[in-house]
Amino acid sequence: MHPTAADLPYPALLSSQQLRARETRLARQLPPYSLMARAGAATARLALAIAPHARHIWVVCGAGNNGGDGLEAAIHLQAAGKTVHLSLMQTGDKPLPSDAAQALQRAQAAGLRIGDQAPGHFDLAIDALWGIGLRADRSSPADGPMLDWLQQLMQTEKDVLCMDTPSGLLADTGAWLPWLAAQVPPSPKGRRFTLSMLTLKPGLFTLQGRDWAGEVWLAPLSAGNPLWRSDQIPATDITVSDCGQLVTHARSPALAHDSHKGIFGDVGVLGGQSASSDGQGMEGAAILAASAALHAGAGRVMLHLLGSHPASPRPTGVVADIMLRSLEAMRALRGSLVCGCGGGSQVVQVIPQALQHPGSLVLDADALNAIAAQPQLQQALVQRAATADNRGITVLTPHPLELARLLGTDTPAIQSDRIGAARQAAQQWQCLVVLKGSGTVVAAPNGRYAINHSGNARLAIGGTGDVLAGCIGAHLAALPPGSSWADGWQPLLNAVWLHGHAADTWPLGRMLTASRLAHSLHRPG
Ligand SMILES: NC(=O)C1=CN([C@@H]2O[C@H](COP(=O)(O)OP(=O)(O)OC[C@H]3O[C@@H](n4cnc5c(N)ncnc54)[C@H](O)[C@@H]3O)[C@@H](O)[C@H]2O)[C@@H](O)CC1
Ligand SMILES: Nc1ncnc2c1ncn2[C@@H]1O[C@H](COP(=O)(O)OP(=O)(O)O)[C@@H](O)[C@H]1O
Repeated sequence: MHPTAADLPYPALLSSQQLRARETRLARQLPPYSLMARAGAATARLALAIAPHARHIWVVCGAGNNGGDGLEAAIHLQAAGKTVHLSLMQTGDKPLPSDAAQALQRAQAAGLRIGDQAPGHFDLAIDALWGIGLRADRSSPADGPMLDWLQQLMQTEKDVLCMDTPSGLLADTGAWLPWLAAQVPPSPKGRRFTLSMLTLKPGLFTLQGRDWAGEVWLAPLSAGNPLWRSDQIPATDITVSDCGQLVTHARSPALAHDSHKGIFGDVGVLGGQSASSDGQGMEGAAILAASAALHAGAGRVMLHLLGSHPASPRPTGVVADIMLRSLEAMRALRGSLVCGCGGGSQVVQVIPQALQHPGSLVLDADALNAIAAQPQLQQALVQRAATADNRGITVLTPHPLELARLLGTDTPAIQSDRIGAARQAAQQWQCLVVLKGSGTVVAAPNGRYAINHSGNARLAIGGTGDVLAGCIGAHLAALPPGSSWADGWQPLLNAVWLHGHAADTWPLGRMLTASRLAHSLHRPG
């Protein structure tokens, strides 16, 4: 999806279950077969637009309604003069659903022949094997052409257009079917497109979904479909807290000439254990966070390196703009506090102080590990939310392993349902949670969630998470004590989006490093 302004929100992200309820209601308002006819026609139009060169098109259909959509697309593509090779999954005696059976009759009447062999050559494949009806609990089919077709769709260097979802990818999570996962290459060899029907699905934007869905397009299928404006879904259908969104970046108004540094708020950074304490120097992480806060627009930035003394010399890399402070002096900080980057084993001693901070608090890295290991810190974290009236909001920024430690599970369990895990943590700790990775998930205590679709694998290097923590600190710095998580929601999304956007607009040929990333951030507005 291309970026949109926040006042033009993206279509809602709905789970398969939510979508089915909505689809049934929409289908009742239309003449029979309309949705399938429209899905097929929309797919054919997109195919002709993205691959006008394609002469041979392989349409791979499953035994459900996704396959029916594929049959409809095949009819249109043949009518447009393409040579269509059609494969249809046979299901023994099990009849096709009625719409799909009608599509098959129409395809046969149009003279399309169905083969069970993939064609030797094709320029474009249309993947209509499975859509949102894919079930994770089925075991691998022992044999049959389907495995061969799936492998061809995954290994091909040709263009692939997926109808609704990439087949085998679970639309709710972005994870592959468990039995298929080991056979899927790390990334596709050719161009990938997905035409999502009715609205968007979360799995297209996180985990493996980002690579395999490729460029995502939307076919609302009906002018009466409210789902494609996430701000206009009738409350009777789906509550806002159940429905996900893609992160939008709200543009800030231009800065008033009559501005002063107090307007932007202060950011304090507490972390960066020195090498002398246990042989592992981690000052760099806290310095990166402080530098990110500075460049992302904080009014002032203060840094306390754990174990340092006021008289210690200014460490290399701490520019003059950053104020070094003692631990005691950090108590006077207003604005936001970022705690944990490079915190090492010493950070545990300062977490109780951090949890008393009367402003927004961002807990990252070793602060999260310390909280995961100490039940009394977990209680104090929940207690902070309960007394939010005179404190501020709390944001946890775990990567999958850190979240696994917090939730007492392992990384594969987190990755198998990133959205569910982030929402669970947000609810359990009454915090905003930013689960990092490809398709970062941001979740709120009431179940609301958003997926970030900016950012790329250039960020997969050490220190970029520290930069994100500092960037979030800057975006939350102006929130007054007593703010609710809802006040912090959009500033948090802005920070997450801008961090990824910096990587998306990175100049080709220039290596992205965390310190350069911090420098590339800028104050909004
Ligand atoms: N009929 C309609 O009104 C509309 C249908 N739509 C399409 O219909 C799709 C949903 O259709 P269905 O509910 O029929 O579901 P699908 O067509 O996605 O899948 C159902 C079929 O897959 C098989 N299956 C599921 N999991 C499996 C597994 N793990 N291993 C092997 N076989 C498995 C089922 O036995 C069934 O035959 C959407 O994704 C969309 O493409 C949309 O175009 C909107 C309108
Ligand atoms: N493949 C990727 N695609 C998009 N973003 C990524 C990818 N890999 C890493 N990132 C982002 O880079 C940052 C890495 O953070 P983290 O794992 O905490 O690293 P560190 O602790 O070294 O700073 C996060 O914001 C994460 O979302």
